[in-house]
Amino acid sequence: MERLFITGIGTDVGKTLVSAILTEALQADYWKPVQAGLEPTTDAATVRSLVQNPVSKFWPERYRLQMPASPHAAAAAEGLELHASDFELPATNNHLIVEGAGGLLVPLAPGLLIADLALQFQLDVVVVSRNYLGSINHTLLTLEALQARGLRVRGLVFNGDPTPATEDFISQHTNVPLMPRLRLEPEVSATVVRGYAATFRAWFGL
Ligand SMILES: Nc1ncnc2c1ncn2[C@@H]1O[C@H](COP(=O)(O)OP(=O)(O)OP(=O)(O)O)[C@@H](O)[C@H]1O
Ligand SMILES: C[C@H](N)[C@H](N)CCCCCC(=O)O
Ligand SMILES: [Mg+2]
Repeated sequence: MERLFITGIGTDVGKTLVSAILTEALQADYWKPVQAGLEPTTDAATVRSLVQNPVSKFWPERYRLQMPASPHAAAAAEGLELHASDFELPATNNHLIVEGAGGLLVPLAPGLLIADLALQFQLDVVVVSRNYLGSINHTLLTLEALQARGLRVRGLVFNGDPTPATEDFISQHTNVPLMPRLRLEPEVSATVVRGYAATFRAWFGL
């Protein structure tokens, strides 16, 4: 059973798109424990709209915070403090895709980071690396932070224009498994997600 925690090298790097692709590929359940920012839509609603299989179940967020900010700040703005003990993994026997918020070391509360959720639930991690100038450093830092915590990288997904100088260096320097890469799509739709899902299914040997 695949139980995967989707993180990225920052915010807006494509974690939700990759989560939708993995959810479709594995007919997995999807859970976003902490959603910071509810307008114009939430990540769970986006994934639901991009996934077509009839099996996936979408579990409610544990926290839905109004402010599109770091979760610790969005929570404080509502007078809340999040605690590790607030979070329980959804009780499912299906594959499960869990999407973080922002990057790996984003704070949920003083002393509680996104990485701590992946550790608490003992999930393997998928890292999304969007291509921009600076993404090599952000990717290597993320992979080092995962390694330092003993978190296993199930796969790295490059997202954006293919950039061999970047991708080859990262993969040779770190030796992490590479999942299929995404190109910049003119439009993100259920059809696009279904197409990528087929290549991810093949990657998983399905
Ligand atoms: N390969 C791609 N082609 C086209 N658009 C993309 C691609 N990857 C991501 N996007 C778009 O970039 C935006 C940010 O992506 P996404 O919402 O998946 O980021 P995220 O990492 O989940 O952010 P957050 O930290 O808020 O959860 C979205 O509008 C998404 O549709
Ligand atoms: C609001 C945004 N889309 C994400 N939900 C949260 C991103 C937090 C980033 C915090 C940081 O790294 O400075
Ligand atoms: Mg997202």
